[in-house]
Amino acid sequence: MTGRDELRVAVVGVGVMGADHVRRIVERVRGARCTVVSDVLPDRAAAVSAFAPGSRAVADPYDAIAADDVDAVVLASPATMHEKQVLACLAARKPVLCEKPLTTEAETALDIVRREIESGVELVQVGFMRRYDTEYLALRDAIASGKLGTPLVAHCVHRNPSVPDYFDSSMVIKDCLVHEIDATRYLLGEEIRSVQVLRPTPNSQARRGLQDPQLVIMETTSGRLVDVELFVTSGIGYEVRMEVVGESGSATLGFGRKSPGFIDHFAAAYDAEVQSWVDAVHAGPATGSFVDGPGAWDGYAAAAVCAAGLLSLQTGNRVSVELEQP
Ligand SMILES: NC(=O)C1=CN([C@@H]2O[C@H](COP(=O)(O)OP(=O)(O)OC[C@H]3O[C@@H](n4cnc5c(N)ncnc54)[C@H](O)[C@@H]3O)[C@@H](O)[C@H]2O)C=CC1
Ligand SMILES: O=C1[C@@H](O)[C@H](O)[C@@H](O)[C@H](O)[C@H]1O
Repeated sequence: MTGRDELRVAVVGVGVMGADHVRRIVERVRGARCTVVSDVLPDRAAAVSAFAPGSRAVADPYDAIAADDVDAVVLASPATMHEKQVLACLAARKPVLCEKPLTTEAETALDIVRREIESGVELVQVGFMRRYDTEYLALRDAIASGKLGTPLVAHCVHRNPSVPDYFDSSMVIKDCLVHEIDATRYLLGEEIRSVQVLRPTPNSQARRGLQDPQLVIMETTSGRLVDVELFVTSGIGYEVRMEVVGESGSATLGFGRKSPGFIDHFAAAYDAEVQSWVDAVHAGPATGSFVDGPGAWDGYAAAAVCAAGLLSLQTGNRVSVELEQP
């Protein structure tokens, strides 16, 4: 799988995120090259392959995953495709960096956790790139330093200027909130035990039927509360903020920052994420793990909170999160 100077990577699904990952592998990531560019739209695969010298375009994602000239896979297909494609990576014993969310239901994410355990080796990393963002890392350091005292509450803002037409109310949870779910677990070091989704007056500029904004309150196992404003049709810019309030101080990230979109905002974090993954895959034969950072369990835990969030979206009631052991 490794032992080579350069990891041979297939990028599967080359829309917005996948094409961006191909570019970073070609231009900035050390120790990897893109050998296969795959998309069910052959023209798109060919167009993106054109900027990865030495790569070939493959339409069938499963052919790409199984290919002999592919050591590892970056999965950036639509979320509904992740389950089957991650399982194909596990079957081929190939490390995979799967874009978030791991899958769209808790059951299928748990199945991946179990299948990975059966395989005997950690192969699945989930694309929670905020864990590689310098501002999140500084916030984590501030918490760990003890300067804030015990964290009690956190406030988050997650705004997009706009979203594609296919974006529905459930995607605000599964595609957007999923990042704050992971950030909460990562920064506070606890699981989330309940979630409540409130529905403020919808933005008149939002597509009919899209509940936007949404206000979410999550509770961790020790009773800390984290509120999240999700607003995906703000019309203004991409904004991600967080404030953690502890017994003896508070710390923030993202205030005063506005970007055109996530690609610009988190560019350095995506670079760091993919580089760390490539390094972990190279080190895998020695360490026994082909993952750096968020793995299949993190993908499952986030999916379970999303599932509870989707139930709450319907009723507005607080819903408990039940995590099953694999
Ligand atoms: N980490 C992050 O900040 C972000 C992550 N994402 C995630 O990346 C993934 C892709 O999202 P986008 O790039 O925004 O979507 P997109 O719609 O721009 O691109 C998806 C691509 O996958 C292709 N595709 C469709 N069916 C496929 C299949 N069965 N197998 C392989 N490819 C297939 C489509 O033709 C398209 O080119 C999603 O899981 C999404 O949640 C998206 C945006 C930001
Ligand atoms: O994952 C992402 C998108 O899918 C989602 O639409 C955005 O809201 C997130 O901030 C971005 O990181």
